Amino acid sequence: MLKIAIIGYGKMGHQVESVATERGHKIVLTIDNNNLNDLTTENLKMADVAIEFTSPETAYKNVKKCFEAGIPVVCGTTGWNNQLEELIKVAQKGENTFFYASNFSIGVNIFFKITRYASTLIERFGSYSPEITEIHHTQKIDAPSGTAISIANILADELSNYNGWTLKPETSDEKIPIEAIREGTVPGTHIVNFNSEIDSITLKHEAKSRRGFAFGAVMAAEFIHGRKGFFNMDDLLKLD
Ligand SMILES: NC(=O)C1=CN([C@@H]2O[C@H](COP(=O)(O)OP(=O)(O)OC[C@H]3O[C@@H](n4cnc5c(N)ncnc54)[C@H](O)[C@@H]3O)[C@@H](O)[C@H]2O)C=CC1
Ligand SMILES: O=C(O)C1=N[C@H](C(=O)O)C[C@H](O)C1
Repeated sequence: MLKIAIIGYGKMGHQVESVATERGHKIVLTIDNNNLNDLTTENLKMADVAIEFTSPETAYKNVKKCFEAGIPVVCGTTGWNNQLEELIKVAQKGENTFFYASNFSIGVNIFFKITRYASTLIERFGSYSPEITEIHHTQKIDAPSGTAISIANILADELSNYNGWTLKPETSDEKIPIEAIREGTVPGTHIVNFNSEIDSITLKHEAKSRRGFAFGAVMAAEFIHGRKGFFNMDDLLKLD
Protein backbone atom coordinates (compact mmCIF):
# COMPACT_ATOMS: atom_id res chain seq x y z
CA MET A 1 0.00 0.00 0.00
CA LEU A 2 1.34 3.42 -1.04
CA LYS A 3 0.49 6.74 0.58
CA ILE A 4 -0.23 9.02 -2.38
CA ALA A 5 -0.37 12.82 -2.70
CA ILE A 6 -2.54 13.96 -5.62
CA ILE A 7 -1.39 17.32 -6.99
CA GLY A 8 -4.13 18.59 -9.29
CA TYR A 9 -7.51 17.29 -8.14
CA GLY A 10 -9.33 17.88 -11.44
CA LYS A 11 -10.52 15.43 -14.09
CA MET A 12 -7.33 13.32 -13.92
CA GLY A 13 -6.81 13.73 -10.17
CA HIS A 14 -10.27 12.26 -9.50
CA GLN A 15 -9.62 9.31 -11.85
CA VAL A 16 -6.27 8.67 -10.15
CA GLU A 17 -7.97 8.68 -6.74
CA SER A 18 -10.51 6.11 -7.94
CA VAL A 19 -7.92 3.73 -9.49
CA ALA A 20 -5.44 4.13 -6.61
CA THR A 21 -8.00 3.34 -3.89
CA GLU A 22 -9.26 0.32 -5.89
CA ARG A 23 -5.64 -0.92 -5.94
CA GLY A 24 -5.39 -0.64 -2.16
CA HIS A 25 -3.47 2.66 -1.91
CA LYS A 26 -4.29 5.54 0.42
CA ILE A 27 -4.69 9.18 -0.65
CA VAL A 28 -3.08 11.30 2.08
CA LEU A 29 -3.13 14.73 0.38
CA THR A 30 -5.10 16.34 -2.46
CA ILE A 31 -4.14 19.75 -3.85
CA ASP A 32 -6.02 21.95 -6.28
CA ASN A 33 -6.57 25.67 -6.89
CA ASN A 34 -8.61 25.94 -3.65
CA ASN A 35 -5.85 24.82 -1.22
CA LEU A 36 -2.53 25.64 -2.89
CA ASN A 37 -1.04 26.68 0.47
CA ASP A 38 -1.28 23.05 1.61
CA LEU A 39 1.44 22.06 -0.90
CA THR A 40 4.21 22.21 1.71
CA THR A 41 7.29 20.07 2.26
CA GLU A 42 5.82 18.96 5.58
CA ASN A 43 2.57 17.78 3.95
CA LEU A 44 4.35 16.15 1.00
CA LYS A 45 6.53 14.17 3.41
CA MET A 46 3.36 12.32 4.58
CA ALA A 47 3.28 10.64 1.15
CA ASP A 48 5.39 7.88 -0.44
CA VAL A 49 4.77 9.33 -3.90
CA ALA A 50 3.05 12.29 -5.56
CA ILE A 51 1.00 12.14 -8.77
CA GLU A 52 0.84 15.46 -10.63
CA PHE A 53 -1.79 16.40 -13.28
CA THR A 54 -2.23 20.19 -13.25
CA SER A 55 -1.49 22.72 -16.00
CA PRO A 56 1.43 23.78 -18.25
CA GLU A 57 1.98 26.88 -16.04
CA THR A 58 2.18 25.00 -12.73
CA ALA A 59 3.80 21.61 -13.39
CA TYR A 60 7.43 22.80 -13.23
CA LYS A 61 7.03 24.38 -9.80
CA ASN A 62 5.07 21.42 -8.45
CA VAL A 63 7.58 18.80 -9.60
CA LYS A 64 10.43 20.91 -8.15
CA LYS A 65 8.58 21.07 -4.81
CA CYS A 66 8.41 17.27 -4.78
CA PHE A 67 12.16 17.07 -5.52
CA GLU A 68 12.85 19.51 -2.64
CA ALA A 69 10.71 17.42 -0.30
CA GLY A 70 12.51 14.25 -1.44
CA ILE A 71 9.24 12.70 -2.66
CA PRO A 72 9.14 10.59 -5.87
CA VAL A 73 6.83 12.20 -8.42
CA VAL A 74 4.80 10.90 -11.35
CA CYS A 75 3.78 13.70 -13.73
CA GLY A 76 1.45 13.63 -16.74
CA THR A 77 0.90 17.34 -17.27
CA THR A 78 1.48 18.33 -20.91
CA GLY A 79 2.42 21.59 -22.63
CA TRP A 80 5.65 22.45 -20.71
CA ASN A 81 8.24 20.49 -22.71
CA ASN A 82 11.05 23.12 -22.53
CA GLN A 83 11.15 23.22 -18.72
CA LEU A 84 10.47 19.48 -18.53
CA GLU A 85 13.84 18.75 -20.19
CA GLU A 86 15.60 20.61 -17.35
CA LEU A 87 13.90 18.50 -14.65
CA ILE A 88 14.57 15.27 -16.53
CA LYS A 89 18.29 16.15 -16.50
CA VAL A 90 18.15 16.88 -12.76
CA ALA A 91 16.49 13.51 -12.05
CA GLN A 92 18.95 11.66 -14.29
CA LYS A 93 21.71 12.67 -11.86
CA GLY A 94 20.12 10.09 -9.54
CA GLU A 95 19.21 12.02 -6.40
CA ASN A 96 15.51 12.47 -7.23
CA THR A 97 12.80 10.17 -8.56
CA PHE A 98 10.77 11.40 -11.54
CA PHE A 99 8.43 9.53 -13.91
CA TYR A 100 7.04 11.46 -16.86
CA ALA A 101 4.75 10.41 -19.71
CA SER A 102 2.83 12.52 -22.23
CA ASN A 103 0.35 9.65 -22.23
CA PHE A 104 0.04 6.91 -19.57
CA SER A 105 -2.34 4.71 -21.55
CA ILE A 106 -0.91 1.27 -22.40
CA GLY A 107 -2.78 1.41 -25.74
CA VAL A 108 -1.17 4.70 -26.74
CA ASN A 109 2.28 3.35 -25.88
CA ILE A 110 1.60 0.32 -28.11
CA PHE A 111 0.38 2.81 -30.75
CA PHE A 112 3.74 4.66 -30.45
CA LYS A 113 5.60 1.42 -31.25
CA ILE A 114 3.31 0.62 -34.22
CA THR A 115 3.80 4.17 -35.53
CA ARG A 116 7.59 3.83 -35.29
CA TYR A 117 7.54 0.50 -37.15
CA ALA A 118 5.20 1.90 -39.84
CA SER A 119 7.54 4.90 -40.26
CA THR A 120 10.57 2.64 -40.84
CA LEU A 121 8.68 0.94 -43.71
CA ILE A 122 7.41 4.26 -45.11
CA GLU A 123 10.99 5.64 -45.06
CA ARG A 124 12.05 2.95 -47.56
CA PHE A 125 9.70 4.35 -50.23
CA GLY A 126 9.60 8.08 -49.48
CA SER A 127 6.41 8.74 -51.41
CA TYR A 128 4.14 9.22 -48.38
CA SER A 129 3.51 12.47 -46.47
CA PRO A 130 2.68 12.08 -42.77
CA GLU A 131 0.02 14.08 -40.92
CA ILE A 132 -1.18 13.88 -37.30
CA THR A 133 -4.67 14.76 -36.08
CA GLU A 134 -5.52 14.98 -32.37
CA ILE A 135 -9.06 15.46 -31.03
CA HIS A 136 -9.72 16.48 -27.40
CA HIS A 137 -12.43 18.00 -25.15
CA THR A 138 -12.97 21.74 -25.26
CA GLN A 139 -11.43 22.30 -21.77
CA LYS A 140 -7.97 21.28 -22.93
CA ILE A 141 -5.54 24.21 -22.55
CA ASP A 142 -2.54 23.13 -24.66
CA ALA A 143 -2.36 22.44 -28.40
CA PRO A 144 -1.06 20.33 -29.92
CA SER A 145 -1.46 17.59 -27.30
CA GLY A 146 1.65 16.20 -25.62
CA THR A 147 0.84 12.84 -27.21
CA ALA A 148 0.73 14.39 -30.71
CA ILE A 149 4.17 15.93 -30.08
CA SER A 150 5.49 12.52 -28.94
CA ILE A 151 4.11 10.97 -32.17
CA ALA A 152 5.69 13.76 -34.26
CA ASN A 153 9.06 13.13 -32.58
CA ILE A 154 8.81 9.41 -33.46
CA LEU A 155 7.95 10.23 -37.12
CA ALA A 156 10.77 12.80 -37.35
CA ASP A 157 13.22 10.24 -35.90
CA GLU A 158 12.44 7.73 -38.66
CA LEU A 159 11.57 9.92 -41.69
CA SER A 160 14.67 11.65 -43.04
CA ASN A 161 12.66 14.34 -44.92
CA TYR A 162 11.22 15.72 -41.65
CA ASN A 163 12.81 17.46 -38.68
CA GLY A 164 9.98 18.67 -36.45
CA TRP A 165 6.31 19.54 -36.39
CA THR A 166 4.05 22.49 -37.07
CA LEU A 167 0.54 23.25 -35.81
CA LYS A 168 -1.95 23.72 -38.65
CA PRO A 169 -2.91 25.98 -40.37
CA GLU A 170 0.81 26.81 -40.46
CA THR A 171 2.71 24.65 -42.96
CA SER A 172 6.35 23.94 -43.79
CA ASP A 173 7.84 21.30 -46.11
CA GLU A 174 10.16 19.80 -43.46
CA LYS A 175 7.69 19.89 -40.56
CA ILE A 176 5.05 17.25 -39.82
CA PRO A 177 1.65 18.99 -39.76
CA ILE A 178 -0.49 18.49 -36.64
CA GLU A 179 -4.18 19.37 -36.64
CA ALA A 180 -5.67 20.00 -33.16
CA ILE A 181 -9.46 19.69 -32.95
CA ARG A 182 -11.40 20.63 -29.79
CA GLU A 183 -14.79 18.93 -29.61
CA GLY A 184 -17.28 18.20 -26.78
CA THR A 185 -15.95 15.84 -24.08
CA VAL A 186 -13.59 13.69 -26.22
CA PRO A 187 -11.04 12.08 -23.78
CA GLY A 188 -8.28 11.85 -26.41
CA THR A 189 -8.06 10.61 -30.03
CA HIS A 190 -4.86 10.50 -32.09
CA ILE A 191 -4.67 9.72 -35.80
CA VAL A 192 -1.57 9.28 -37.98
CA ASN A 193 -2.14 9.43 -41.71
CA PHE A 194 0.47 8.57 -44.34
CA ASN A 195 -0.75 9.94 -47.65
CA SER A 196 0.54 9.23 -51.17
CA GLU A 197 -0.88 9.98 -54.62
CA ILE A 198 -2.23 6.45 -54.95
CA ASP A 199 -3.35 5.51 -51.44
CA SER A 200 -3.30 6.41 -47.76
CA ILE A 201 -2.52 4.47 -44.55
CA THR A 202 -4.28 5.49 -41.33
CA LEU A 203 -3.40 4.50 -37.74
CA LYS A 204 -5.79 5.58 -34.97
CA HIS A 205 -5.95 5.40 -31.17
CA GLU A 206 -9.15 6.43 -29.43
CA ALA A 207 -9.40 6.58 -25.63
CA LYS A 208 -12.89 5.60 -24.42
CA SER A 209 -12.42 7.31 -21.04
CA ARG A 210 -9.64 8.71 -18.80
CA ARG A 211 -9.34 5.43 -16.90
CA GLY A 212 -6.43 4.12 -18.99
CA PHE A 213 -4.42 7.29 -18.27
CA ALA A 214 -5.08 7.02 -14.53
CA PHE A 215 -4.33 3.29 -14.45
CA GLY A 216 -0.95 3.90 -16.13
CA ALA A 217 -0.11 6.73 -13.73
CA VAL A 218 -0.85 4.55 -10.68
CA MET A 219 1.22 1.71 -12.16
CA ALA A 220 4.05 4.24 -12.63
CA ALA A 221 3.75 5.28 -8.96
CA GLU A 222 4.03 1.62 -7.91
CA PHE A 223 7.01 1.16 -10.27
CA ILE A 224 9.10 4.08 -8.94
CA HIS A 225 8.69 3.14 -5.29
CA GLY A 226 12.22 2.47 -4.00
CA ARG A 227 13.90 3.64 -7.25
CA LYS A 228 15.96 6.79 -8.03
CA GLY A 229 16.40 8.60 -11.35
CA PHE A 230 14.25 9.41 -14.36
CA PHE A 231 11.75 6.89 -15.76
CA ASN A 232 9.23 6.74 -18.61
CA MET A 233 6.72 4.29 -20.08
CA ASP A 234 9.46 2.32 -21.86
CA ASP A 235 10.94 1.49 -18.45
CA LEU A 236 7.53 0.44 -17.12
CA LEU A 237 6.08 -1.49 -20.08
CA LYS A 238 9.26 -2.88 -21.70
CA LEU A 239 7.52 -3.13 -25.09
CA ASP A 240 10.75 -3.37 -27.12
N1 LIG B 1 -0.14 12.13 -19.49
C1 LIG B 1 -1.40 11.69 -19.61
O1 LIG B 1 -1.67 10.48 -19.76
C2 LIG B 1 -2.52 12.67 -19.48
C3 LIG B 1 -2.21 14.00 -19.31
N2 LIG B 1 -3.20 14.90 -19.11
C4 LIG B 1 -2.75 16.25 -18.81
O2 LIG B 1 -2.93 16.47 -17.42
C5 LIG B 1 -3.17 17.85 -17.16
C6 LIG B 1 -4.44 18.00 -16.31
O3 LIG B 1 -5.54 17.52 -17.03
P1 LIG B 1 -7.01 17.51 -16.38
O4 LIG B 1 -7.04 16.75 -15.11
O5 LIG B 1 -7.90 17.12 -17.50
O6 LIG B 1 -7.21 19.08 -16.06
P2 LIG B 1 -8.23 19.74 -15.04
O7 LIG B 1 -8.31 21.17 -15.44
O8 LIG B 1 -9.47 18.96 -14.96
O9 LIG B 1 -7.47 19.64 -13.62
C7 LIG B 1 -6.36 20.41 -13.28
C8 LIG B 1 -6.37 20.56 -11.76
O10 LIG B 1 -5.17 21.20 -11.38
C9 LIG B 1 -5.49 22.11 -10.33
N3 LIG B 1 -4.41 23.08 -10.23
C10 LIG B 1 -4.20 24.21 -10.95
N4 LIG B 1 -3.09 24.83 -10.55
C11 LIG B 1 -2.55 24.07 -9.55
C12 LIG B 1 -1.37 24.15 -8.77
N5 LIG B 1 -0.51 25.16 -8.90
N6 LIG B 1 -1.12 23.17 -7.88
C13 LIG B 1 -1.98 22.15 -7.74
N7 LIG B 1 -3.12 22.01 -8.45
C14 LIG B 1 -3.39 22.96 -9.35
C15 LIG B 1 -6.84 22.68 -10.72
O11 LIG B 1 -7.49 23.25 -9.61
C16 LIG B 1 -7.52 21.42 -11.23
O12 LIG B 1 -8.12 20.73 -10.17
C17 LIG B 1 -3.22 18.50 -18.54
O13 LIG B 1 -1.95 19.03 -18.84
C18 LIG B 1 -3.51 17.35 -19.49
O14 LIG B 1 -3.05 17.58 -20.79
C19 LIG B 1 -4.50 14.55 -19.11
C20 LIG B 1 -4.86 13.26 -19.31
C21 LIG B 1 -3.91 12.21 -19.51
O1 LIG C 1 -5.68 16.99 -21.78
C1 LIG C 1 -6.06 15.80 -21.95
O2 LIG C 1 -7.21 15.45 -21.70
C2 LIG C 1 -5.07 14.82 -22.42
N1 LIG C 1 -3.82 15.19 -22.50
C3 LIG C 1 -2.71 14.40 -22.88
C4 LIG C 1 -2.01 14.99 -24.07
O3 LIG C 1 -1.92 16.23 -24.18
O4 LIG C 1 -1.52 14.24 -24.90
C5 LIG C 1 -3.03 12.94 -22.98
C6 LIG C 1 -4.42 12.60 -23.40
O5 LIG C 1 -4.53 12.66 -24.78
C7 LIG C 1 -5.49 13.43 -22.70
